[in-house]
Amino acid sequence: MDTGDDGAAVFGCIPTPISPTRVRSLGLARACGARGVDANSLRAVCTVSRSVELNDSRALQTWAWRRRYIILCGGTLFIFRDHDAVEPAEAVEMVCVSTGVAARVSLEPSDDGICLRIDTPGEARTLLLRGPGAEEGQRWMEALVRGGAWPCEQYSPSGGATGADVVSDAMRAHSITVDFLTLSPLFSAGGLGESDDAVILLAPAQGIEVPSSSGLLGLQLEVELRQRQPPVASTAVPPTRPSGGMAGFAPLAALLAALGAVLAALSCSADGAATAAPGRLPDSASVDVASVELLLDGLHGDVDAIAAFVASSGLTSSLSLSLFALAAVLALVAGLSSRQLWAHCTAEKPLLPPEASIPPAEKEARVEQHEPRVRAPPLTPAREPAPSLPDADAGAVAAQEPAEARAEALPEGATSAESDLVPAAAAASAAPAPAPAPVVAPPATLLATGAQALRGALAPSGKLRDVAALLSAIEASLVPLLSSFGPSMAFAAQNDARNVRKVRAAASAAAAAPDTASLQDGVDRLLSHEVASGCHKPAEKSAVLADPSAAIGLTWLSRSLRFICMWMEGVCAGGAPVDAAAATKRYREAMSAAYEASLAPYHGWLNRNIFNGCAKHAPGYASLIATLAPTADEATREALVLMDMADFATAAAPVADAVEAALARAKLVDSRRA
Ligand SMILES: CCCCCCCCCCCCC/C=C/[C@@H](O)[C@H](CO[C@@H]1O[C@H](CO)[C@@H](O)[C@H](O)[C@H]1O)NC(=O)CCCCCCCCCCCCCCCCC
Repeated sequence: MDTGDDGAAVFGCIPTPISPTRVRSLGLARACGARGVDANSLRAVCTVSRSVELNDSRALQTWAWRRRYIILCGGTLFIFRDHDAVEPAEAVEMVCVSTGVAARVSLEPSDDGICLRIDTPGEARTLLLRGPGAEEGQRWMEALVRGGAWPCEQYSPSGGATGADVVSDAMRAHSITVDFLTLSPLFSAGGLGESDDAVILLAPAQGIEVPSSSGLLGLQLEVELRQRQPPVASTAVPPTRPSGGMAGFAPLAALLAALGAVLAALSCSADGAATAAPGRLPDSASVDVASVELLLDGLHGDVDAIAAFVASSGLTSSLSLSLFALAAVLALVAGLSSRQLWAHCTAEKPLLPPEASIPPAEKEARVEQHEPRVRAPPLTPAREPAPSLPDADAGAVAAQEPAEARAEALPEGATSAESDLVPAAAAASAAPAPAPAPVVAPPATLLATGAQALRGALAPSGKLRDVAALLSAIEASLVPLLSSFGPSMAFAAQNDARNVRKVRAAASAAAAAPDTASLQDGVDRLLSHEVASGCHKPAEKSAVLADPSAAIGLTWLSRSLRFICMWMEGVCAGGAPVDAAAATKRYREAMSAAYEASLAPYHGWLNRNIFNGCAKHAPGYASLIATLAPTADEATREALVLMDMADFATAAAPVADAVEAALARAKLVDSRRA
């Protein structure tokens, strides 16, 4: 293996036989689920360097490249200090579970070639991995993107930056904060066994002690994660688990229960009974161990547990998510360290394979729904910062709703706010909703598909067809569009999906009632049924809507649609932007204008900060174009997307108009902030 001037290993096959310690790392890699890794396929590692604290006493010149072993498993970079490390010194997530923000990766010029730049979630930190050749670098990029990172365009702060500029910019722009370890989504869909993306990189360690700035927290909460399903009989060595028993739960459980009660109480007192979810709001007594287990499983990245917790908490979505976000921080404070993450990562079997908890029918739907995974787009020049909205609060905690939150298949005994509907509806809403229509990404853009679906919601007269057609149109347009942006948009996608479920559940409830309003009836009839039921307080200007209900679901779906429609109209106005800077400016301004017009009047502090937090880390214009037309030809992609964007907006506006008009006719316009 050739080495650089400071002995830094550079990428390339290792011609020399692998030393025993490397075989050990091979074992680690295999334990991590990497397949097809053998002695000859090991790659020399690039090196990991760190941007130094801005106020760090060391001057630039003392800053050096350091060498580490890096193993990428799924969405987690495990960084080892040397050959013999049994556990990683650090675990860096490509997607922060508690905020949903994804790391950003790009290939940059470096002081001796190119390097991989990773801006960890929340921009807390920049890692530069030196040395990959272009091909290796692209491979790394793709593996990191498959792990949930966002591919970004090359970072060129001053145009034509040199490697040294990139390095010094990385240092100036990003200092290491106490970036506590986020919990690894080790049990995300597919589990570790499929992490054939593991990229194994080894380098002779130099033994340089790197001050641990990863904020490994001292507190050790002995936590034992128990499988909720009966253990699968297996000859495999049981996964190594941190010691401790359920007793370790006690303080955390009590704290979470208290948090749940406080948040629930705050929600009721702040907004009066109106926003109190008709479902049971758990108090400290009723946040039982099962919920805490779900929560803790979720904190270990089991998105299904997160979903089940959110759905079963009985809290409203933003409350349960903020409780979850708080719990995530608590769990981190409790010190679930990379050691514990690694123990999970190398466990023979994921503690809680998500598949075990998904009914087969839904699993198929998911596979269909997720087959057209958007591949990492090729790199394009000129990286732009993501647009930010006014008074963006970078510190906003955006509790990340999992990409596949499920309310239908709730764990037994759990309740969902929806199950407080009329019994017939409860059965309808608790029973697995029909699997969403499989989304097949169109050859051109998701926007074209979405526009076509939205047109299906309207009769030739321009009026809304029945409720079923409206819901199908939204499920085939909004949800896949938002889902195509990966984890950072999952929360928004689930927000819309949940509202579709609310409307569907209400329509099913109505069908059980004598006046036969149902999915096959128009929106007016469904809203009239709800007004007659007395669940809302109709008013000309500020009605108070029951939640869950068809009216509240339709209200927020129309707002979501309106926001996207206005944003697209703003981006398309004036034709193709003259250059990347103009495109970014227009993209940012249009988002801000659309938000202020369509959502800001109805967002309280929490939602505004969730929105700003997500928007701040959203992909830039170029990434957006690439994501919306992943298979289109590079030369025509932007024009195609802008054309389809205009088409989508043209199709979406009358749908939003029709829903808003129906709510106005029923005197169910709710202008309160959520
Ligand atoms: C390229 C992508 C860039 C995206 C940048 C914007 C990021 C937005 C992220 C969304 C954050 C969601 C914030 C808040 C969500 C909800 O809390 C809020 C209120 O929820 C409602 O609460 C009620 C009371 O509790 C409850 O009863 C109801 O059920 C519940 O829904 N919901 C909303 O504010 C609704 C709108 C959500 C935001 C949708 C924005 C989606 C932006 C992505 C657009 C990507 C599509 C391409 C656009 C291209 C344009 C050039």
